[in-house]
Amino acid sequence: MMEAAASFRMNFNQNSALFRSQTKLTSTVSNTSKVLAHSNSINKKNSFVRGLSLSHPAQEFVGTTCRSAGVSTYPSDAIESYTEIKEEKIGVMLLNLGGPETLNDVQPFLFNLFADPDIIRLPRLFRFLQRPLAQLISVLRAPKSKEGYAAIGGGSPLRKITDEQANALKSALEAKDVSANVYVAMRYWYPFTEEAVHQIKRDRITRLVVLPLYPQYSISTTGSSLRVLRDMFRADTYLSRLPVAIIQSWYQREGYIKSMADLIEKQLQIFLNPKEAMIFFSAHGVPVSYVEDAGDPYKDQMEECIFLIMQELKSRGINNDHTLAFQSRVGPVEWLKPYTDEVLVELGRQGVKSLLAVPVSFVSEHIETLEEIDMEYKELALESGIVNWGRVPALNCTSSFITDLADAVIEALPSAMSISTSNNTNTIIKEENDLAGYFVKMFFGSILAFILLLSPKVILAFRNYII
Ligand SMILES: C=CC1=C(C)c2cc3[nH]c(cc4nc(cc5[nH]c(cc1n2)c(C)c5CCC(=O)O)C(CCC(=O)O)=C4C)c(C)c3C=C
Ligand SMILES: [Fe+2]
Repeated sequence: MMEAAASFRMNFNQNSALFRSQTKLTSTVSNTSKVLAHSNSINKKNSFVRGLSLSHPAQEFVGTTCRSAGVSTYPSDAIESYTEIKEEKIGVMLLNLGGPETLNDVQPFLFNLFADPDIIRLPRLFRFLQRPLAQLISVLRAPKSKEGYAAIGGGSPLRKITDEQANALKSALEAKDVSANVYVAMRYWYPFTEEAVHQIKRDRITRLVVLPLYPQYSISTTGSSLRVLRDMFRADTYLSRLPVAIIQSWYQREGYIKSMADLIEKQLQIFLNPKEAMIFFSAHGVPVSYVEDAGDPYKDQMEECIFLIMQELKSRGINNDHTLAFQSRVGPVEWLKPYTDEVLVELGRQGVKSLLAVPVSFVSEHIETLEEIDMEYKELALESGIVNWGRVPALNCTSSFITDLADAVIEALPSAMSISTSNNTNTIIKEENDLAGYFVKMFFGSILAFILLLSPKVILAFRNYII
């Protein structure tokens, strides 16, 4: 760990030097250098680019900035071509999930989600079943999901809010003398990650910061987007040479913690007796196997995040009881516990009368805040004996939060490095070109899937995706 930290510092300094040597002439560039000199001192305070367990393939890419520290990953010709660059063009790529904009989008959106091997993790031998399975589950789940989206106005607000966050971040960076283009890269709906990458190439961005809009890292969210990016970057000469800094998680940033505490402090005031309200953190769940078998740091990060928010509230004299539960489970497997619905019933039984729900794994309003928490869980809580219900809004474009994201971007800029893994490129392209093999697998896979799906055990399991 210490070795990694030391080598990261070395690498950081090398990169800062390299970056400074590249910055010339234009005002953007000189402003950026000023910011870099400043961030050189503050970056060391922040641990958001620290290495994680590297067991997940996505984290190989994620870990590049830290892990390859001390070893320059620039090919020599890339360094040459970079010294020729007159103007640094900074890009920020915001990673997010994406959501259906109309009810007709719901089933294809669900297909994209379930076709992701980081969402339904099949054993290698059964990977060929991924797409037929995704087709089946998405068709089965679509009616229930559509009901949810219909209840919140017929579509997800995620694209609109993420676009607003992107604009606000651009302005916050400008206010700090950093000129940057901000791109939205959604994993399962428009604008897809591929579109953002295409734009970045078209705009000839010379330095990129990747910023997930998930405060905590999970294999199923940030990890999945980074895996897709890694594959795209490895397969493209320009992208493989582009210096990139990846912010893996930022739940521990002071600005984020304080912004969350502000929202909670403000919302507690809606209660007649604010001191008696239970602060109920509800996080999106993940299957237990992600944490226990695949080493997903999500649960640990979530618990640390709650600890930090409560610590901040305590420092303001707010000592309310609090609890953490996990919502939105899907499918037949065991998810992180305790489950939100079960805890609400239990709290009602124990006599809790006032409860403030705090969605904590996501920074925008979306179906799981607007429908699941505001409608389903509120109804369940009131039925269970809770009398006073409140919910903290998502951060959306809260200015202290956006300013903190801008700081995170500026602090990450000097550690940008290219991934340049050109020797793997051929393998990826070769695999993708093997179309005949793909169709043979799809054909036999679909037959096998069809036979499997007729077994009563599997039918029972699928019911859990629908209800
Ligand atoms: C940190 C946040 C999220 C984690 C972790 C996560 C894991 C995860 N999600 C599913 C299945 C579904 N998620 C759906 C919607 C959805 N998920 C998140 C966030 C996380 N998911 C968001 C923000 C949204 C909403 C997007 C929007 O349109 O507003 C859905 C679709 C909605 C529904 O039918 O319930 C599904 C399905 C799994 C299986 C999973 C981990 C393995
Ligand atoms: Fe989800």
